[in-house]
Amino acid sequence: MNPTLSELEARATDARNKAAFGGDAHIVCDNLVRIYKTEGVEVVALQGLDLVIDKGELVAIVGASGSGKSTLLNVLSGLDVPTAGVARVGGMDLLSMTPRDRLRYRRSVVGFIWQQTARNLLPYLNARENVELPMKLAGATRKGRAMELLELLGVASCATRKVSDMSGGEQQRVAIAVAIANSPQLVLADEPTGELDSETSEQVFAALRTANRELGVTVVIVTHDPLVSEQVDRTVGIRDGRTSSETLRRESAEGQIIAEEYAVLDRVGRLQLPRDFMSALNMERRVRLELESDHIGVWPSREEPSSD
Ligand SMILES: Nc1ncnc2c1ncn2[C@@H]1O[C@H](COP(=O)(O)OP(=O)(O)OP(=O)(O)O)[C@@H](O)[C@H]1O
Repeated sequence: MNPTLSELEARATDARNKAAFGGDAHIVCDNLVRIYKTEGVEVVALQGLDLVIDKGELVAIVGASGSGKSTLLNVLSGLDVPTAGVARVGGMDLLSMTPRDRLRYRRSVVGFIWQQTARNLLPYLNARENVELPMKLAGATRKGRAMELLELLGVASCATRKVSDMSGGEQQRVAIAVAIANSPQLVLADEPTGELDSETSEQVFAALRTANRELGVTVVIVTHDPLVSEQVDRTVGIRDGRTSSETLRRESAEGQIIAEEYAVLDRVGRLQLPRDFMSALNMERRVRLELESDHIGVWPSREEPSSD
């Protein structure tokens, strides 16, 4: 049977996406720019950010205050539209979406967890009712699903408790259940442990890991939590609106967790040297490079003393 026009269009889009930067990865940001204009002043929050996240990954985004983390999350959640570049989630183009598609995207493709525990849950409902609510709104209630999710995340005992009768960590774990209730492809969490102590934070990270592993959902967490790189597979560092470093977590043969930090190399060969490395060796403006058989050496430039 001959393919229909829409099948041919879908194949062409698929081929274009595969050939483009990031291929058919779940999340692709290519040269992403977001400029805010307030009272005639321009702030460049994202300055050509590149990021590729595969389906089913669990990734944390870290960076100093003002580096562009929340801006990136707002773009990925469909709340904000970037100024230029490419932002794709599951093949959907976040720059050219119609308002109707954007609404559908926010309702059914992404789930969101905010830092403020109070913002995630309705106080007059109990935990089970909170998890059931998004399913009811989507017209897709499945009996027993809310309890299954609360059990999966270790908060079944909170099912009949109101928000005020749960601890902050329990509230955030219930919020994860709410975010995944309608089986989104992607869960975004903005500082989900910002208001929690380190022990409770670990429980919330464990719940996010469980959701990621058991349901295969891609999870992106923005955080200031210094311990995060031990909790997730990949930590992406953002500096001045660009991705600058990545920390990969792996388990050694002896079962030890090892986190290794890498600098990010972009397509044209640019990389950001860590600020403390540059100041330790007084590197500024230019450096000398030398190609060795298995590495590239970077030295401070040798300024010749001036003759006068
Ligand atoms: N609505 C806005 N209007 C103008 N400038 C903004 C707006 N939102 C963010 N910015 C600016 O964009 C830059 C990046 O902000 P963003 O909130 O993304 O950083 P962040 O890394 O999330 O910071 P924090 O960790 O403090 O939340 C900052 O300079 C910020 O002042």
